[in-house]
Amino acid sequence: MRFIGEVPAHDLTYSDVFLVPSRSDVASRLDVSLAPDDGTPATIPLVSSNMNSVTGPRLAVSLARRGGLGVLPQDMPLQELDAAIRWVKDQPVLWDTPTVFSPDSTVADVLAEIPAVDGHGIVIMNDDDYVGSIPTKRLATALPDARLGDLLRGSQAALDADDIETGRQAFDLMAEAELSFSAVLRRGKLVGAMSQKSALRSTLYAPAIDADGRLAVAAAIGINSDVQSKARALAAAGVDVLVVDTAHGHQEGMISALRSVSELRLGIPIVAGNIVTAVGVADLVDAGASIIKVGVGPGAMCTTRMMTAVGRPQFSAVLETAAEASEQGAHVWADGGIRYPRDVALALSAGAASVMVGSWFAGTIEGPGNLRSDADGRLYKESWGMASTKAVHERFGRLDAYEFARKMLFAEGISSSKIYLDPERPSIEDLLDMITSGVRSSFTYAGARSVAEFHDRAIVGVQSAAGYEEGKALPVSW
Ligand SMILES: NC(=O)C1=CN([C@@H]2O[C@H](COP(=O)(O)OP(=O)(O)OC[C@H]3O[C@@H](n4cnc5c(N)ncnc54)[C@H](OP(=O)(O)O)[C@@H]3O)[C@@H](O)[C@H]2O)C=CC1
Ligand SMILES: Nc1nc2c(ncn2[C@@H]2O[C@H](COP(=O)(O)O)[C@@H](O)[C@H]2O)c(=O)[nH]1
Ligand SMILES: [K+]
Repeated sequence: MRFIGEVPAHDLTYSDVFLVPSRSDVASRLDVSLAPDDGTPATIPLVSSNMNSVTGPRLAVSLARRGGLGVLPQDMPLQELDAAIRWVKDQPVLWDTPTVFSPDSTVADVLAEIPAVDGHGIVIMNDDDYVGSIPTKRLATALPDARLGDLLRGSQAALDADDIETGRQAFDLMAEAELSFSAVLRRGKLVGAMSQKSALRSTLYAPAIDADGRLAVAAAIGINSDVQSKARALAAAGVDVLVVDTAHGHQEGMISALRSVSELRLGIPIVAGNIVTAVGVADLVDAGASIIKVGVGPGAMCTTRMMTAVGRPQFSAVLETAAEASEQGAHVWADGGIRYPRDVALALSAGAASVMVGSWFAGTIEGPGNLRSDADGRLYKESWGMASTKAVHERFGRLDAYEFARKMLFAEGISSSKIYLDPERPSIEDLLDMITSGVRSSFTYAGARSVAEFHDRAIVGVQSAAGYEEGKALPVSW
């Protein structure tokens, strides 16, 4: 990457900068590969934050099926983490995980989990017997207390797994049968579900998979517990990437935790953070990390900068650390502060291999927690910071009262925030479509076919606040 003018003397964040188009021989946005090439199985440069309100197994699966990587949070008890990793590994790769209800469940039961939108559906099962499937969009006009079994009419066609060889073929079969959503059965047994949208997506994305062809998943550990036995247990459960994570990643506690994890030689990439300086990269790579998580203070739920003044504007933090990581043969994940697809493109232009997204992904159907609705009927999910009072309660509630009170003194970050679902893009996969199409486009503007070429070819300019404002769409007329 190079700056179009002089190299600025002060640090910058994403809204301070823009990408300059340059001569390109990339004919199509579909000729672009977004694979991060950071040693993980990801095929798109997106990972979800290890936050309790962001990554649960359901989101991790949807993300991995499209090539991203979900990082399960360190706060999940080991037994739950183990079960979550094994559940991810059991999920179908070629088709969606079915959302199953019994015929006696009601429309309201479904709408508590999935809104009545296009591209989603539910499968009705009587114990192990397939009963039928319903696109959730149809529930928009049904009475909330209607029994699902009573909504099924006609024959309940389903796709036969043995008939589907490619996503294109599944799409054509569904279009021909005028099915927007269908269960997928093999010899009468439910093995998955598929919508026309997911069939289309399966032709555009490559899943993130392990050596045995199962969906990939990452998990985080803190620096204080018995890190070796936890890391060993996660690896035994099949985790593909381990993230050693703490607020101040450039501290001795991190370095010794990292050394003891890397001593285990688990054969999977180890990510460590968070730091924002080149010397932080050098120390963590020396202690055994191959990917460094960068970002202090940019997170939407994070009050570190206001509480401590510590941090660094994220574009410059990524630029400096990615240059050092490249010297060391390591990689950088840009963590926090992503609000638009442009921010992802800019993080990659600064040298990041991948980008970690938290709050934005919390407001999706697949995010953990129930769908809630505000006084105007707008759907949202609750999100909270991992250092907030709420998270400290969850993490340290079991300590004795004095120790707990001491931990509470340092709670920071937002404890409860409403993250609204985008009515046009309520699913994580809708957000992935938007982000990856934006970023594919950024690559062709720079004449780059791969993340490495984009690192090389990106030209970045510095803009005024008015320049940034000009780039926004006008929501209403003036
Ligand atoms: N990216 C970011 O800007 C931030 C991210 N977070 C996220 O919150 C979660 C919890 O992290 P964390 O609070 O580190 O908890 P951890 O459970 O990982 O513990 C942090 C350890 O570091 C010690 N420590 C020393 N200095 C600091 C400091 N300035 N801030 C925090 N701990 C310090 C703590 O001791 P003692 O408690 O005795 O001081 C404790 O032993 C993680 O997921 C983390 O990523 C949190 C804050 C900032
Ligand atoms: N200072 C804090 N940072 C936090 C907290 N919880 C999470 N985080 C960091 O934010 C990113 C996600 O950023 P977003 O803008 O996409 O929401 C996450 O990965 C953490 O690094 C917190 O309580 N305090
Ligand atoms: K912030």
